[in-house]
Amino acid sequence: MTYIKIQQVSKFYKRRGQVTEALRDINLEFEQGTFVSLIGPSGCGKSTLLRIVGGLTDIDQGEVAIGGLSPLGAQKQKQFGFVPQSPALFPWRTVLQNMNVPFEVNTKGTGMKLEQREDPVELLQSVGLGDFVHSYAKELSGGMQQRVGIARAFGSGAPILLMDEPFSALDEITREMISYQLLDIWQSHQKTVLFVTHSLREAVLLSDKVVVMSARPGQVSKVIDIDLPRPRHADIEDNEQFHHYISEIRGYLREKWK
Ligand SMILES: Nc1ncnc2c1ncn2[C@@H]1O[C@H](COP(=O)(O)OP(=O)(O)OP(=O)(O)O)[C@@H](O)[C@H]1O
Repeated sequence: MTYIKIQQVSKFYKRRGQVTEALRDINLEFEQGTFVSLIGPSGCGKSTLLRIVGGLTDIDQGEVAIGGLSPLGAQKQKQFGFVPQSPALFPWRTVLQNMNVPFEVNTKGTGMKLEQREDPVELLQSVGLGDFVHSYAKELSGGMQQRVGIARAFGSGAPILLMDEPFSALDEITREMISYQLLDIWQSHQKTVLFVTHSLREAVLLSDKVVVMSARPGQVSKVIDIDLPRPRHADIEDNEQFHHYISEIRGYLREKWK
């Protein structure tokens, strides 16, 4: 059943008399529990689309429905967890105290109470941070901080996670490791995820669907179903089909360069 429905959405930014057409006639539908990656050239409107779904940016044309609610309605009901490029952690709080933040600000909406929530220590263990529960956030590396942000989002009670290039500031080795941890934590929670990335590898590894977008004004070039078995592990990257998907996405991206 369709959970997120994006119908004929267009977006124009108007600033100082200049109009930028960011998105043109976007139509997409996703079922609950789907991991979706948005991939496309810089400036094609991936972040804008994510922000529209999350109710942070309004639309000029079209309609977005999330389980029958408007983005703002869904936002009010705390349906979204955000994982931005750099995690918004309080540096002088411990990792565990940072894990509590969604429950301090989310007094309404999902209605999830502190005592009903998932064990934060277990969540931190699942991203390899079991030994850093009582460390201050400022004592962690960038990659460790991002892992706290991911564990926190998965434990927040929000059914939809919006991730905007969460690994972009990380080195290649850390990035690879975290992508497997994200794969594992998603597997055990199966939340609906919209994940913006520039990495073809990450898109194929993580996703059920990859939305390939063309350069501005952003349009959907192709939606590719990633029909690789789950649960997925590192050895999936040796799979011929895995590389086939990467080439296919690259092909659609290049088509638009011509
Ligand atoms: N607040 C804003 N005001 C004016 N123009 C904006 C605003 N936000 C985005 N834009 C423009 O809209 C277009 C799409 O931007 P957006 O950040 O959504 O793209 P993106 O695909 O996420 O880019 P990147 O991959 O580089 O992060 C760009 O041309 C950008 O300059």
